[in-house]
Amino acid sequence: MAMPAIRFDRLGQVFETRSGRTEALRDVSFDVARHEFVSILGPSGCGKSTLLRMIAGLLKPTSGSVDVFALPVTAPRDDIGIVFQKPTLLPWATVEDNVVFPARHKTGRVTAEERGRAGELLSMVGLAGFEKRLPDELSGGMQQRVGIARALLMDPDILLMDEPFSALDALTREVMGFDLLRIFSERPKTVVFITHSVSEAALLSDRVLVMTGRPGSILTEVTVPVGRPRGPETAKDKAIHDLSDYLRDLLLTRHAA
Ligand SMILES: Nc1ncnc2c1ncn2[C@@H]1O[C@H](COP(=O)(O)OP(=O)(O)OP(=O)(O)O)[C@@H](O)[C@H]1O
Repeated sequence: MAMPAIRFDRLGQVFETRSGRTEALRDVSFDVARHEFVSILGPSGCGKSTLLRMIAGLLKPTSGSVDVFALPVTAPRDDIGIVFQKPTLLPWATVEDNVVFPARHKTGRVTAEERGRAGELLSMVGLAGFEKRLPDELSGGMQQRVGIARALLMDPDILLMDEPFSALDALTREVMGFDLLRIFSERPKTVVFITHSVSEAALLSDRVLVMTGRPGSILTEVTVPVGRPRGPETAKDKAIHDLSDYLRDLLLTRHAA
């Protein structure tokens, strides 16, 4: 097998704080292939965001390892884009300046091409005409979409997405999902996608990982038996419905246990 883009090897994470000790993750091992779209499902607090922070180099595991392109992660990398649950935009900067921020941060300047690309990404996420607005003039869902455009600006090879659509209504959410797939079909990406929606995971991913409750570990993984390209028709596919039902039952049973 080719070198994986991301490899977790017997990773564990224990948080020690003044209020006590939390074992968040235990013995987590999995690979993500280059240009694979993997979703992670699991109960609240099972360590999904913690996994992403480790890939991003924002947190060091207390045991085991995480490698990106066969190198241990030691610090944030340029070739990884992140979409957080809360988009953390700069409040004093316009929407467009927020989107070009990664370029300014990296090189100290923003090229005309990068500005052009920011404009394209903003129209893609449905925010054409909002370039000069400030973040607090936008709704929560619109701010989330600015965060998505910002993460795509530098065309990173790896994209980490932590419930990126949680503030969107169901319909916009589905449309955004397919828009993302279209972008990825033109510019392939390795995606790790956290969601609480079983149907979203089934619809968008190549593979779905299901985690146990805390301490989180991988309960099972399922390959989505549907090809690409995918679009609104895919949402009606029986295989997607069956997989969603299976995943929902799995999570409910585990939740009850
Ligand atoms: N910096 C930290 N210090 C102490 N405990 C933490 C820290 N970060 C996370 N935790 C704990 O680790 C566990 C996993 O948290 P995490 O945010 O990764 O879960 P999650 O699966 O993403 O949850 P959700 O689905 O609710 O967003 C939780 O019990 C949380 O309280």
